[in-house]
Amino acid sequence: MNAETEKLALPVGTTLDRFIKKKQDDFPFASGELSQLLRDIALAGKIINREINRSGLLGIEGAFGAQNVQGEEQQKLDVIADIRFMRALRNGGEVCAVVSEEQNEIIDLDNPNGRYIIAMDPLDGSSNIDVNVSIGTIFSIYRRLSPVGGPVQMEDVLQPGVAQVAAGYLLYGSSTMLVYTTGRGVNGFTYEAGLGEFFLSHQNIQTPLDGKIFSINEGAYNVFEPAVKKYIEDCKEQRFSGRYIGSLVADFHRNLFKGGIYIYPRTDTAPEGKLRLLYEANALAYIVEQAGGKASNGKTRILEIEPKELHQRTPLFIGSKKMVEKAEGCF
Ligand SMILES: O=P(O)(O)OC[C@H]1O[C@](O)(COP(=O)(O)O)[C@@H](O)[C@@H]1O
Ligand SMILES: [Mg+2]
Ligand SMILES: [Mg+2]
Repeated sequence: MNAETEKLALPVGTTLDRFIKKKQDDFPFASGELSQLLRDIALAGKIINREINRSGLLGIEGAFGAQNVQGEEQQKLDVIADIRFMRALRNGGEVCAVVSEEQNEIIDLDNPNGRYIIAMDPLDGSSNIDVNVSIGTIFSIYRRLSPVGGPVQMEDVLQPGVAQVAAGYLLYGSSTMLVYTTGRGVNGFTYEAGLGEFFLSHQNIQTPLDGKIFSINEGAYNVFEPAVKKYIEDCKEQRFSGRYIGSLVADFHRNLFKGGIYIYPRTDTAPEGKLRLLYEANALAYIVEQAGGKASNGKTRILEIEPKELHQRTPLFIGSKKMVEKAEGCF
């Protein structure tokens, strides 16, 4: 077959499955469990993507009528996404326990041979669900510390971010993407609904060292710490662009590619910030560092913060290295 003919059928690219397999082969001692777990997450992502796309037709928009442990009104899709992930992880068999934004306590999945722990934000950007704005899912993966087969311990889930074996997010936006790292770079996959497959679309993602975008909800400006006000004024001095979607995953994703900083500082009503260390900050901090960026609470590296509680919050400064360092310099 000659090149001309070949061009008729452009290669569709590397599927997530093939990519995972190839990466696994790089590690002769790899057992394949993490690979299977990544596939389970991708499957749950496909199902949730389909429900998000049809939410207006299925009557699954709006509030669920209950509050989660954070006192936030749960949206129906928060609960649906939580159920879908729990099911996929339980059936997959690799995960023994889950910490979820939508569950007060650790969820034991009854997989005694499961070697992994997941911390997840099943649906991120809940305030944007009903208005067709990009939303996401965030996940962190750890190896359990206590013996396999035994009961899951608090020490298994309260591990610092540096102990993550993998982390990632799904972005349900103009296209649906899965972006993840296993500690050897960051890769992005775009979902091709017609084929029901994720394809490698963004290889070895690197974030610009510096940027001109700042993402912060200035509605609470008056109660920000002086250091944060100083940094925002500096961004405005330099005529940087203010961009804020209100979905952490979407704001993070834009800044990851274009260069920028996302800040959710502490405020009077949120003295420790709003975002959660275990299932929002840790995963994105791992990804941004793998892509050459930085993440801290203004002073301490996010990945080195020792978790004390399941739903612990933290201020978050994340994005291009030089911008985060500049913001830290304001403290
Ligand atoms: O409305 P605010 O205070 O700016 O908060 C928006 C932030 O809160 C979040 O919605 C919190 O996440 P959840 O939607 O998962 O609860 C982030 O996605 C977003 O960046
Ligand atoms: Mg969230
Ligand atoms: Mg959420």
